[in-house]
Amino acid sequence: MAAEVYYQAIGTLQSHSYLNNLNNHQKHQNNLVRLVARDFISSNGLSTRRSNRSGQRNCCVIQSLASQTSVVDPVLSPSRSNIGDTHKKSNEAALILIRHGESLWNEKNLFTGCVDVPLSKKGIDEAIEAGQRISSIPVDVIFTSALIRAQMTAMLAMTQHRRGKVPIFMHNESEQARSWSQVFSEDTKKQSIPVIAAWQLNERMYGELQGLNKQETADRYGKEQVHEWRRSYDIPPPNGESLEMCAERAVAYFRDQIEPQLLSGKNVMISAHGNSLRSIIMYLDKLTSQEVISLELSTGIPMLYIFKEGRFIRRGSPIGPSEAGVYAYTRRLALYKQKLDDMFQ
Ligand SMILES: O=C(O)[C@@H](CO)OP(=O)(O)O
Repeated sequence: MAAEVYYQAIGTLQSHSYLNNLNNHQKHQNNLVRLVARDFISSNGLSTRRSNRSGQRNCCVIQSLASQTSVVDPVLSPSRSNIGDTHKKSNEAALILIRHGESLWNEKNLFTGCVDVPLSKKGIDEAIEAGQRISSIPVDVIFTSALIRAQMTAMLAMTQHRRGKVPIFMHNESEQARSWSQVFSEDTKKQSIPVIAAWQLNERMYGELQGLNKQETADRYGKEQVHEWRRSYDIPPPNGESLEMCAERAVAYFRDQIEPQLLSGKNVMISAHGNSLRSIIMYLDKLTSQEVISLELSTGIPMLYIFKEGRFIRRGSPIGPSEAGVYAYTRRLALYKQKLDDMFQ
């Protein structure tokens, strides 16, 4: 099957289920918070992690939100039920990839690359719909590019998540930024998801094509030439990055920063771009430089992978809060969803 067909969106959204869930959401939120708080106290001892050694206080506070990502979501914790398929046994983690929703320059058919353009109205709707699709998949840590369209997509998507945690951007750019963005409540931290922005996940730098109309560029330089710039693996556009160059930083970042999170059992969402994600998918699915040419990603469509025993297994695109998608959830994901269903009954 051609790669471009392989990665298409699947199914329709079960929006009525989502609305029902929303109505019940507030009602059961307090209950959820209580359960979660109890689990943290009983399982990870994180609530007692505050340092009493004055010299280390700042250091502990700085790592506080980020460190919670080393803790499995208590909704998944084996201590809460007789779950047999635990992180410890299977070391399984979910990986969600989302290409940002349509941007204002996608709408105008302009080469965008590293120009920082926001979502269009349609892109906002796509991001919300993407959030509905993944609203029953656990998310412990979010990575986005440094560009607003990917960040908007991640934030809008998370407004739909049934678990109700709050995504919070980590500010590590300076000591002051770190210090001024501290959170002083352990309970609040436990109800938060760290969001890490990384330029390495940015769209490929499109060089002198940035801001040009794609159709006009094809008319001027020829369809074949422009297709080569856009989709070949190793031919860069004028003064820009080839996919290969984009992969050098995006895949390196994935391997250095994201894979260790998955290895430790954390569920990760990445909100990024057509080409930075193409390079990561090329790595995950072991595509050749020929195969990646025909790999196209739709805007705002989440793709789900399971990381297990060192392997990435693609599961397709979940279609809604009450649906598993065309591929069945793993047992662990099904249990997570069941717990959310029980809480919001
Ligand atoms: O303009 C861009 O930055 C990208 C993604 O929108 O375009 P292309 O489809 O050529 O990868």
